[in-house]
Amino acid sequence: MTTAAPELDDRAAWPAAEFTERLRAVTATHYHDRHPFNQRMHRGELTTAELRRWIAARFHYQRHIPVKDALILAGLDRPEERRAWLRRIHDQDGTDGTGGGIERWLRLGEAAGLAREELWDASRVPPGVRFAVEAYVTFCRRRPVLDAVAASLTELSAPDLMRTRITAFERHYPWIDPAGLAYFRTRVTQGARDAEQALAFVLARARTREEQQRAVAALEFKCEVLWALLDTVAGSGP
Ligand SMILES: O=C(O)c1cc(C(=O)O)c2c(n1)C(=O)C(=O)c1cc(C(=O)O)[nH]c1-2
Repeated sequence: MTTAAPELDDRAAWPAAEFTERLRAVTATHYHDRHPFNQRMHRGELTTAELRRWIAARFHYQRHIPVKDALILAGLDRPEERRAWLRRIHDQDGTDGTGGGIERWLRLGEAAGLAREELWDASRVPPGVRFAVEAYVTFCRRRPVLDAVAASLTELSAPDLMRTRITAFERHYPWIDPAGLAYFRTRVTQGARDAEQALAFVLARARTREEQQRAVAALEFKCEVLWALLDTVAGSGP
């Protein structure tokens, strides 16, 4: 008699292919590329004020990425894992103060008419954006490292979005110097590599169904962070 088997099977870990598909399904349906504000951006419908508001808000997100990556780093207990994750902080901060992603974001801001200090002092960042970013950092501080790494898997969809965004900016917002788009160009390859690395980590670490479900929930949460950020940008002024 094997009456208990079906119930046990229900709780068994998903095979890697099914788990991966479930993770990809989250970003396919909930990623911020589908947000109405982002779609307006791609159609060339944003005003100068809206685009500047988005850049300032996204800088606030961006400057906190290395902070949350440092929190993840502290939760990794193998040298090879830390080395791999440390590269993300180097990507954003640079290694000598000149070449990092944060610097490229500041140049994007300048290309769009925003002074560096205006971005650093966060005076243009609406409260809802601060709350969304804080929620992501706090999530990575408090949750197990598996959840925090799974939350970064929104980057599975980021490279495609970067390509579309670069084309949209070049076509619709020519008043922004194309040299200012260097951040997005760099992220096409960096984002793909980061997503691949994070996916391998999550597939290896999430060994039970419960852990896999937590990873999927973490990714849903992250999609909500990005969605809430755009909701706020869209609703914060003319
Ligand atoms: O411009 C974007 O749409 C976008 C989205 C995301 C993302 O999916 O969270 C990231 C980035 N950019 C990005 O540049 C970046 O460095 C980054 C790091 C992470 C992360 O969660 O670890 N997401 C993102």
